Amino acid sequence: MRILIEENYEAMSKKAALMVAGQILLKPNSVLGLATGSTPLYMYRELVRMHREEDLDFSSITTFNLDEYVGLNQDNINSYHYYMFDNLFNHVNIKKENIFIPDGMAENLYEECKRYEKLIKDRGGIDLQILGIGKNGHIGFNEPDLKFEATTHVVELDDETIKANSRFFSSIDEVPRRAISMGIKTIMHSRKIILLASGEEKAEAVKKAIFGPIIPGLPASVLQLHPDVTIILDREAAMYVENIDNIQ
Ligand SMILES: O=P(O)(O)OC[C@H]1O[C@](O)(CO)[C@@H](O)[C@@H]1O
Repeated sequence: MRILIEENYEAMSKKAALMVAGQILLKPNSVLGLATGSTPLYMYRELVRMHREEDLDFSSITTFNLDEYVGLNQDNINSYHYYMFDNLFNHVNIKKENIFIPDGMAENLYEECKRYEKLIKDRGGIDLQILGIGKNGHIGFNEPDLKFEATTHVVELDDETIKANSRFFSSIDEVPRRAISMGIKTIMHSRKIILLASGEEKAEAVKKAIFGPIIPGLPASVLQLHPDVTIILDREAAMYVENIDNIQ
């Protein structure tokens, strides 16, 4: 596990964007796993800038998003579909047929999960997965106490997650109670992982993810078992990560 501590949110985001750009340059047909939420927003902005100013080429890139709310259609501004097109896909030269996001409106959600998992395999698996982290340590929408061996599945969101994400909706009642999410197993099969965390409110979860026991109660702790994880933090998220010398 590599831990990089950057001065602030912007520096953290630029570092992450550089690493994603490096992946794209080294393997132009990479399969990227993408996250939503507030944390990766500036990283996406930076990738768009690199596309415009430095010709960063997305034309052979495939992307799989981590998750999507159940019951929000693609045009809903709170859907992760909308978010991804608004913040990245509409501004780079990625091909539409290479963009994959779970369909939260699918009639048969179970079949949709199976289909999504197969698509990831058919495309050769994920080369680089970007993750954020929830205050409760979730990654994707894998809430505490879900089995590590889960693949893409339907999850019931925790009250804490519903409350945290209600900031994007006009009222908490509008926040969907369920989502489709890649499972921990799906995430762990990625060849490389970058986890981003910014702000004091993530510091406790970050500390437990890095130093705590590896338990389903803190989903991100499973990353300690992955051979190629980089955690990029800003100073606030790193406030309890003092002793990084003993981390390999
Ligand atoms: O970056 P944020 O908005 O703090 O969200 C953290 C995590 O929570 C989620 O938005 C899900 O609640 C994840 O997609 C994200 O990684």
